[in-house]
Amino acid sequence: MDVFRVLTRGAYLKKPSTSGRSIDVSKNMDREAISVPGNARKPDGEENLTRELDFFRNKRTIHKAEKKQEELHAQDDAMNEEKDEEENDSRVEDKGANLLKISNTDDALQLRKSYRGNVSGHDVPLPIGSFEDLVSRFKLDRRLLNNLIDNHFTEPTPIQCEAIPLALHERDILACAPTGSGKTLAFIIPLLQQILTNEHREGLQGLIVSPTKELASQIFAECSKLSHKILLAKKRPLTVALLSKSLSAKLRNKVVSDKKYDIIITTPLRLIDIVKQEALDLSNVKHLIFDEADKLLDKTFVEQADSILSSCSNPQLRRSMFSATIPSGIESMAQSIMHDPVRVIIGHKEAANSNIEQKLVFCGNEEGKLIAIRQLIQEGEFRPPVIIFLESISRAKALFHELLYDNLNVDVIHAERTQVQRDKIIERFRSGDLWCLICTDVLARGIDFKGINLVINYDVPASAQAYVHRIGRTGRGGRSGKAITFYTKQDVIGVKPIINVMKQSGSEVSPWMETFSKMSKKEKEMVKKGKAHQERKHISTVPRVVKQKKRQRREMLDASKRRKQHNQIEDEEI
Ligand SMILES: Nc1ncnc2c1ncn2[C@@H]1O[C@H](COP(=O)(O)OP(=O)(O)OP(=O)(O)O)[C@@H](O)[C@H]1O
Repeated sequence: MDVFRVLTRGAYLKKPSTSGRSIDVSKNMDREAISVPGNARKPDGEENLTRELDFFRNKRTIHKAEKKQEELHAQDDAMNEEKDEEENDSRVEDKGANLLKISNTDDALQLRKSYRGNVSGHDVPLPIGSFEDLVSRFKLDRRLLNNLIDNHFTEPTPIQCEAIPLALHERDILACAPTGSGKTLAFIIPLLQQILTNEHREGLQGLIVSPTKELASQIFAECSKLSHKILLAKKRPLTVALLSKSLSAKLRNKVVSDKKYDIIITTPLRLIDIVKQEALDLSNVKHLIFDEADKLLDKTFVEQADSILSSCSNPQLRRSMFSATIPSGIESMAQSIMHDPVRVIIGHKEAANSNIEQKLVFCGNEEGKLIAIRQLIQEGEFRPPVIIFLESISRAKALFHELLYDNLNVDVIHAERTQVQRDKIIERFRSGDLWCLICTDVLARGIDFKGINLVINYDVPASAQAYVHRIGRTGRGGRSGKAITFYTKQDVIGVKPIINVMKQSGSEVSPWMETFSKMSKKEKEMVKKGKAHQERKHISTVPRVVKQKKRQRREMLDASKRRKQHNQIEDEEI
């Protein structure tokens, strides 16, 4: 198909495309490279975000960050280290009057109302209204503040406004906030600050656990940015590590001591392995953070989570659980393992990020799904970068081969690919070299690809939570995005929870969907047990006539073989 040729030339992401024009594939077919609204483009609809939805306050943030950056460069040239420090101090103070300071419960109520924050628990501290508020109330370390500013983080998002002061008050936290709303920094900032205030203490203090290696390495990257060039007492660098295969081996063989690290980021199994081998001691850990906590507490990981919790035996252990979805059952379990936790909910607990436009497309049957993808391309809706989710490795592979056959610029990630392959593909996708990424749920949670335009659920996700996380790969950091879910006759039950999420997130839902989405007790039970879908047919677009001819040929070959065998037997008998 000709349209696919256009999408196979590798990305030419002209940054930034100010026109805001979507790709008109048919018009651009003859060009060597086409310009796509890529990562740096200001997304459609961003201008229309209300303050409530604009968690990132984009315009102000970018402008201020650039100004700060300029100031910093000017200082670098002119001043010595000591003068630099004074300047940094005054930079914070200068902003004075127009800062958002939260000094009483009325301010707090107003702030929470603005972002629909619901905070409950005993003796809840006031949120912060700005990072400067954090400086005045908690003496945020100047080096940490500078690293925040250097990375263009100039104002906290709602979850950061709430979670940072809670963590600094040493409280256990159960936090639920939309996908892409800055939960990672909400736990990294206070963790780094706590290490900086206890800089004489040695050994592992912070442990961050995430369900996938990709997410762990992303958290590691964020943490490294914010701890960049920070020295602790005795000029020792603040040391953050990703518990990789090689670090595990070094710890096991005593090539390095675990005392060297202040923070370790890991997946559950790798951590448990190394703890069992007594190569990593968790008894001093003071801050334990579960990212994607509902995943870590569900049946896949709950045993490992339990084992990690019991290895962190410090009586002063503080626990934090973060996710964009926390179903009630999991919430009760989380509450039971925490000490006097504060519960923070931003927005609606079961809703998707409201920056995402959600759409359902009925495809009739499996063949219809491939036709639907081609239609999206022809109609210009398939605007790269695109992620396509499928329910199994075999289906992801099959779709990959199908689209590869069509010469689409595509690759696939699933659990059977090696870590090196996975890392390379992610790097190519991040750089714009790869336009379309097919994957299983292994990439559904936490991964922060900036500027994804479209998420396609080729297969209806198994639960409302899986749906929220999958589509949350777009619409991040205050940008807008689009999610399309294909469904067939087989998905009549499985699609109902999706419609309910759409309703909760304020997406447009037609009257028939409203009625259709009501679920009986039996249906709810089926969804809960993951039995809402029948087995799906294979993915293939090979036309029926071709298939029929192939079958006839095979049958003829078999018949001929049988005839030969029969004749042979007859010959032998004679
Ligand atoms: N205060 C801030 N100002 C500007 N950008 C921010 C701020 N905090 C976080 N971000 C950016 O927002 C994006 C999304 O953040 P993050 O990955 O932490 O989302 P999340 O809430 O953990 O999402 P998910 O639920 O999918 O894991 C990242 O690119 C991050 O760098």
